[in-house]
Amino acid sequence: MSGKVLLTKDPVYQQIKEYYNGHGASINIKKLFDEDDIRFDKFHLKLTTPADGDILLDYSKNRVTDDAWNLLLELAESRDVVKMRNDMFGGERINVTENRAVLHVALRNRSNKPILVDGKDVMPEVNAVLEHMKEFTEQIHNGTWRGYTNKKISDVVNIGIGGSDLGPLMVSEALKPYNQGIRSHFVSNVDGTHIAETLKKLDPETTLFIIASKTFTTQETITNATAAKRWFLERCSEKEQVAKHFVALSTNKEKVAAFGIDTKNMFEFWDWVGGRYSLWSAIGLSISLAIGFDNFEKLLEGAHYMDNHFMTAPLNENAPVILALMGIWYSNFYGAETHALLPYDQYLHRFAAYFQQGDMESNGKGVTKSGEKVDFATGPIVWGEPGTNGQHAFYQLIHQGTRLIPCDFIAPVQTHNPVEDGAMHTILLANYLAQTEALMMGKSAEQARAELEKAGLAGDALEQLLPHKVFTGNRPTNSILVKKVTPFVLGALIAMYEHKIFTQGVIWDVNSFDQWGVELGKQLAKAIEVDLVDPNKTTSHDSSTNGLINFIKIHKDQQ
Ligand SMILES: O=P(O)(O)OC[C@H]1O[C@](O)(CO)[C@@H](O)[C@@H]1O
Repeated sequence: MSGKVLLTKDPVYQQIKEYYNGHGASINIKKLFDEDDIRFDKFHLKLTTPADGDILLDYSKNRVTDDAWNLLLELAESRDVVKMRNDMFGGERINVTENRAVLHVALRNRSNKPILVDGKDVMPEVNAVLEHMKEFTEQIHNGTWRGYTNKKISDVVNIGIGGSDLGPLMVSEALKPYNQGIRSHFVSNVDGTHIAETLKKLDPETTLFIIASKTFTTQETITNATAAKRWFLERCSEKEQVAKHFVALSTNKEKVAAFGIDTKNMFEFWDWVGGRYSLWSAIGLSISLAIGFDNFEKLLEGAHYMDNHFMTAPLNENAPVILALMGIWYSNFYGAETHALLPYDQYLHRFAAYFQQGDMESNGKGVTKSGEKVDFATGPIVWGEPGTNGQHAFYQLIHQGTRLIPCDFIAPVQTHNPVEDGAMHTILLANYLAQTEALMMGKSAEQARAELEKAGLAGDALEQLLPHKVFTGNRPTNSILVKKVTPFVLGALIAMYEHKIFTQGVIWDVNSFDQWGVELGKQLAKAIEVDLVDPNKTTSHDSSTNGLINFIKIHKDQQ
């Protein structure tokens, strides 16, 4: 396991703590700009991609002085970010609790250079599955693969949950402008409403179900898949036709066969692909069907570009490392508990939800890799909604609430929909820029007073209103601008955040690649399911759980 000292015992952490204790409270972002004409030059990064333009990361609007920044960079070194990064890319079994390599980077390794796990190159298998996905996508698109009445497939339903749902869903939504005419649907929840409402819209003759599950044992997915198969067979009684309408994405051949899907129609992946890092694998089949395989490949290329950047850029010019260190600064020194992801792009409306799993399932850990209890904060609560909707919902708290909420503002310079000759996008971008400026600048009592006086207020009326009109400012943000959200750019953005999460996990020394925390609820649900159908009064749990179960039993059959 890892021989690292606990973060709080790391001498560099202690130096940062000392620096924070002496300066943290007085660092003011606006003042940093006033004192330094070239602050933006120093604290921004422009990545020139080989396709689809530049990516700009402006991290200047943070409570970070030159000294604090240098110390944070030292922390990345002292926590072995470089070694751990090399270990991950080198196929080492860095997922120590499951004894697995972590190789989502192999799935998008467009260089095709060998990547070895236990001496075996994984690239031939990766390429074979990509080839299978390509063929299948083409067959669906050109109509050589048809439904049981010989009609072309028009609708694809991805049945999966967590990493087997959120990634394909987020990307299919984000890249809607590239859709090739297939209607995509996603069913995840074991609440029957989800599948029932989806099936209402579908014609069995033209629908393809993709059962996406790494383990093929996940209760929600297997239950939904069973319901979908029953729905299909009620409309098409010939069992052999299931093969034309059901395919599986999984690592588990036996379970796929046991479910009744021909393993010829299974797209494989491997235990070294974590669920929340799997959209690049066969789990991305619904993406490929929606946007075409060429565009899926561009998504992989974008991620590969970011992988190379993460591997080769020095730490102080490394976008994922920069984002990670900013997060550490706020989580571990300023005590920030959450991090908001705010895309100013309606197509990215599931981006925050996707990284809620990506980040919180990865770094929501309380012990280090060697099992030592941590005495510092690990992964933040990640949340967010697209701008400008969020502005009219929760930004009030970010501007004037008592909590510090570091935010990432993400926007494309060009829109796919230049409605009103592009004027709407100009308004969107103006809001994007105004928010980070306002969060940093705030509004002083003097400014607020002058405004109120100008509006004709005076005396008690003015004094009463004044404190409500003051904004403290000094609220930190990162701004990320891309030219346009293309498949390549989206791939790069996702990989950037993946590596940010990785870097933070390394600094905290937690295993970012297991998720034991979701197991207990699953186990208890199985036992409670039995209680719920038992006609007798339940007494075997705590009195609260018994009370809730018995309430359900009494009320479930009542008119
Ligand atoms: O792909 P599977 O095996 O159905 O798992 C779905 C999801 O369930 C989890 O294991 C959590 O319960 C996630 O990590 C995963 O993405």
